[in-house]
Amino acid sequence: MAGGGIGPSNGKEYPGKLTTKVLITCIVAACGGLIFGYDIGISGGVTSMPKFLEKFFPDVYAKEVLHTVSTNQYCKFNSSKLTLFTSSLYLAALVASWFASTITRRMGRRLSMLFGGVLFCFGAIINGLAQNVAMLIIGRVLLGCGIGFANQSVPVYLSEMAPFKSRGALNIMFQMSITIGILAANLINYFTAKIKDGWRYSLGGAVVPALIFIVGSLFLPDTPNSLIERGNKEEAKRRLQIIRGIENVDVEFYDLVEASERSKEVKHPWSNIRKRRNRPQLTFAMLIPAFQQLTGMNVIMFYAPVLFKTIGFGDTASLMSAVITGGVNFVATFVSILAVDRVGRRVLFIEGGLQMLVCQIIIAISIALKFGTSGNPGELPVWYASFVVFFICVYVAGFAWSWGPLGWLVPSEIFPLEVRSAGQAVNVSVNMIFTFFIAEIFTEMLCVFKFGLFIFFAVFVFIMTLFIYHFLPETKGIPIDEMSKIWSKHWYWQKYVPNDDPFPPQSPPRKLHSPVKEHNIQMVVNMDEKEA
Ligand SMILES: OC[C@H]1O[C@](O)(CO)[C@@H](O)[C@@H]1O
Repeated sequence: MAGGGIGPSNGKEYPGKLTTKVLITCIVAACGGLIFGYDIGISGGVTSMPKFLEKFFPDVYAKEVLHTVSTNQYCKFNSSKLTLFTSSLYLAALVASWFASTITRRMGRRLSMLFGGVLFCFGAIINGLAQNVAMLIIGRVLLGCGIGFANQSVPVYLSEMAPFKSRGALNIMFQMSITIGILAANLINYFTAKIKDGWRYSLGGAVVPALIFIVGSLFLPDTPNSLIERGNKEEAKRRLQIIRGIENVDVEFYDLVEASERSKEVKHPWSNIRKRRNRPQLTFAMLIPAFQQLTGMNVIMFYAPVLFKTIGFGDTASLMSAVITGGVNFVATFVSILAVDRVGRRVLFIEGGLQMLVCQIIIAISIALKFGTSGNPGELPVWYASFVVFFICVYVAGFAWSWGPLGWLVPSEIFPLEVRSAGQAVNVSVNMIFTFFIAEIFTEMLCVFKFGLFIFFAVFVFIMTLFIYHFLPETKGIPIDEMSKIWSKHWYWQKYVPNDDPFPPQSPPRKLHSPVKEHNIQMVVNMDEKEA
């Protein structure tokens, strides 16, 4: 296989199992995804509620609600002011993720999560009580900051807590809670749209996922990796014993200490991450989130009600799209949880990519045949609309078990400890830039490309599938601090990461070569003896 690289377990085994403690800890931490998902699901619906538009965007209200007739169906939802309101959050999240990376590294993963929850909670309160556009914008900036902190810290937390054999499944719980957030928000919107000032409940309701996340983070322990990184070795070892459910965690512990020693030599993660030996990881931390958004998934997520209306679902469009696409998105994410540590990341990426590609071509052709370039379908038979919806669902499922969850998993597991937080910040920033970009220009693109919009994204899906096939080595079953080896064995990346690691990871007992390293490990050994 072109990019397959090395064998699954890389010869390294750590004892220990997936304990109930880790499982619960990871479920709680993954709740960080709820706040992101809730916002994705809520904002599209709220910005189409007439009362909300009338209060905050009267000119949009006049254009969209009072004069809905337009000559071309593909162009009638075009309103830049409103999309700017929705997508401004992503810019705030982008900037916040850079600050989050420093806090995550220096003060721990847990504190970043807590900050994220608190900022998001304030944003939700201000938005729910909003009296003017300024309050709305301040609220959205706070929501964005909360999301930036959560998305930066939660995936790293999950990847570090998990035993390496279940890392994929546990990390994907983050995406799973994003999908729960989206689905819940869409359903809430459907009902609040019918009551007076319902938009306040929708926006203010974001307090609920925020509180779940805040309370959760208050009780979460920090990861052993982060405790060691901050000099708390004793506590880290105790924590590792608890989460792995065994007494003898020496092999894993010494590897973590070693990774931390290397990490201490790095004073400036942002300049270090640009070094040649981090080139493969940096490439993936930038391309994976960009490609994730260029699948076109958010066109379906943000604008499904619009699309469903366009293909003849009338007034039930928003509920239908919430239940259908949101439900499929959620259920299909389970498939990924079950498969990712068995079949690996590459198989899911490639299979999901091909599935999306085929669906996009079918959807584009069927919309072209019925809607032409005017966007006017005339009478649309039920079987025809159902046919299109079916392929939209198969497309959503393909995304939900591949690029959706793997877009968070892979970047969080490939970086060495010293630049892991910075790497995750790059991942979040690129994801946010592209989410912003797609949300901003979708309505313009629909107006210009018409049904060809699906082909536009299909071209990217084709390119990204080829890219994964050739360049991504398999990361399944490789301990997180052993990950550097996969690059030096890969046909392409080995020219950036030659096998000349000065402190090759190994397990005790062994011969130590660095005085600094020897000293530190000796301290740990002494500590052990004292404990014994
Ligand atoms: O589940 C779909 C959602 O997942 C994301 O890609 C995040 O991973 C969002 O951008 C999208 O709305």
